[in-house]
Amino acid sequence: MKPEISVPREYCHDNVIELDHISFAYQNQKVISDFSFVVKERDFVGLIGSNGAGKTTLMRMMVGLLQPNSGEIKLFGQPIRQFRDWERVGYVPQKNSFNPLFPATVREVVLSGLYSNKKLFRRIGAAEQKKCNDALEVMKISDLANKRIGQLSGGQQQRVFLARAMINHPDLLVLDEPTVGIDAQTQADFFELICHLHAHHQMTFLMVSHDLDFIHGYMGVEPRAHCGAIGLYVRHSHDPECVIPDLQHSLL
Ligand SMILES: Nc1ncnc2c1ncn2[C@@H]1O[C@H](COP(=O)(O)OP(=O)(O)OP(=O)(O)O)[C@@H](O)[C@H]1O
Repeated sequence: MKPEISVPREYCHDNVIELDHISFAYQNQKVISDFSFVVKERDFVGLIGSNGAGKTTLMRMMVGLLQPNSGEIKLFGQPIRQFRDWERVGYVPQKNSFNPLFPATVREVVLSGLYSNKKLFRRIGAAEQKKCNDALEVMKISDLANKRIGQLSGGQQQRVFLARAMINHPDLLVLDEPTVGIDAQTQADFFELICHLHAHHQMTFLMVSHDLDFIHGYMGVEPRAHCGAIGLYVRHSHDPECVIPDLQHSLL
């Protein structure tokens, strides 16, 4: 039997997001100034900051929707401009809502998550339907599958957006204020679900939230870094010392 090897946390997880001296401005308004930060596999990064601090701007850069004016961003070790593996990333933007007349069903909206806008639409077969059913089940909305999305409540719609983001089993889930407008019980259920996914499914999370109780309760009260007025709080899901063999570690 191989001896157990103690691997310090910094070395035993790959980088998921690397921000290297990035800056960003809208016209003349500087929002992000020379910010560097690394998110590792199985980190849960919570971003807290006042309105207008630049949280959404930062998230949009990390999922390739905005380009920094200077500096470099890497996703899963690749420069973001060359990154094509968008199935590995689930993104739930802020303030999703559908017009009540929007004709798509819940199932159609969730299935649309299979195809990022950078990929051509492919035929939906049994395998795709199975993935969709799984995502609906995880978010406990199977019973809503054939309803029109516009006719659901805000909290139900939010679950649909999460199911859509999860359909590809992403390695990284990016959530921008995912519980805004959701009732307390649904919020609690949602936080329980993402904590479970973080703790047991090796997922990496990046989440903007104004829910200080959740962020401080799960990630502690000391931010690991600041980006201007944004505090970044981090919790790693794995044992800090990672005292297990490498192979076993990657299979856990
Ligand atoms: N498309 C845009 N064009 C010009 N300025 C913008 C644009 N989007 C955001 N801003 C400005 O950039 C700053 C940061 O905005 P951002 O949405 O990133 O903040 P935030 O921290 O996410 O705020 P909130 O908590 O209100 O969601 C704000 O001053 C905002 O007015």
